[in-house]
Amino acid sequence: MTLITDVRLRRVLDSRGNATVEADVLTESGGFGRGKAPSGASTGEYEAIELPATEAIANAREDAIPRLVGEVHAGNQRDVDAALHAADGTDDFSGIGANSAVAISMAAAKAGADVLGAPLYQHLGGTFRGNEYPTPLGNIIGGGEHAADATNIQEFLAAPVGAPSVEEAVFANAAVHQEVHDILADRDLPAGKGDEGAWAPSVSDDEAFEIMDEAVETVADDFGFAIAFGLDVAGAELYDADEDGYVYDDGVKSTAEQIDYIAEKVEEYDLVYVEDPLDENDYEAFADLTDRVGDQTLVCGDDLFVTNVERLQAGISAGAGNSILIKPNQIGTLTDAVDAIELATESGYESVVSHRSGETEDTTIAHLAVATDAPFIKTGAVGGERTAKLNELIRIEDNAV
Ligand SMILES: O=C(O)[C@@H](CO)OP(=O)(O)O
Ligand SMILES: [Mg+2]
Repeated sequence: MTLITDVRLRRVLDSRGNATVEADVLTESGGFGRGKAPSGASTGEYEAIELPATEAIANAREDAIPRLVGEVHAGNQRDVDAALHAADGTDDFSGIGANSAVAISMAAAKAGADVLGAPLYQHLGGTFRGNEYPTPLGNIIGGGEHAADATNIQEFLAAPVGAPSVEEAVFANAAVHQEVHDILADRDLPAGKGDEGAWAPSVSDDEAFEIMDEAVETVADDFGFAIAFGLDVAGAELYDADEDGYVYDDGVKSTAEQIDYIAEKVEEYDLVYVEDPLDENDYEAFADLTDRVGDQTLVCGDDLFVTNVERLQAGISAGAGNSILIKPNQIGTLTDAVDAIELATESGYESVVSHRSGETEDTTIAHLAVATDAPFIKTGAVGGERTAKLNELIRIEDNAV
């Protein structure tokens, strides 16, 4: 019933106006699924390779489609993803492109769910999972690689940890976003938005901390539940090997100073989440920081782990971090992403499912987060490509998908 009968690939736009890959998967009994690849800006050194969209499409047409059509069942995700690996023949999807791979992988999952007549999260998670809803981390103020002339830290993320529902949490993050706009206006600080819709004012990181703290407190009072905040430092982008340290507008911090700085901010602002506080090659520094603050906050590896089980295993052995960011396009298939989540869960690490800075209206990650009972999802606060996922979470919670 779910035998794949056609795979169609095309070039479509992402939220930055770049070309990305869209895949349609059709099955014998009329099942249909469509997936679109996102794209990063602050990409990790060890991520699977995204090819130019036209090249990824041409290569996947030649090598992957013949291995799928008439050969593989869309309902069997492991077979679909194994066929994509076999077609690619490399360790990093540089053959067919991780963008073609992830678009096909997600489209096949949706076609499998369509044939079953089940929501995607239930197809992916099974009937015994998907009873927890993730807390959305909303990107409110940002800079780094996502906006010029703004903060050095890439993302200041609202975390409505006390919200009674996904719906309340999503609206709280949007309210924090609006509150920050008002605070910036009061301080005569004009601000455009970065790639993910976060405000990108020309302020110091210290001022951004103060503004976030004020905004989450105000909105928490209005909504009547706790709202904390966290960071994606994107440390690999700040680290400069020639300087042997982390380069900020106001000077360079050694690795030891960077660890102190982040630990102090965790204490001062009760941060609940700190992603990539250190360089992607420095497991040892991650382990030192995790020793210091790992019982108070999530220390999450994004560029450090790149959703890769081998890198995660190395981190677990080293005691580096206590959580992993999960981005399906970083590793190329849903199977690889779920394998990383399973290893994390077995090892006491939390999984945080995430969007990319270049996104589309695809909603797969909302379903993946629910399917795997992930405690957090990072998918922005405002902007159509972000609200596509947030609104889908509201629908999932309302049993409306
Ligand atoms: O660093 C990150 O976590 C992501 C998403 O916020 O950014 P990018 O997609 O540019 O890697
Ligand atoms: Mg990151």
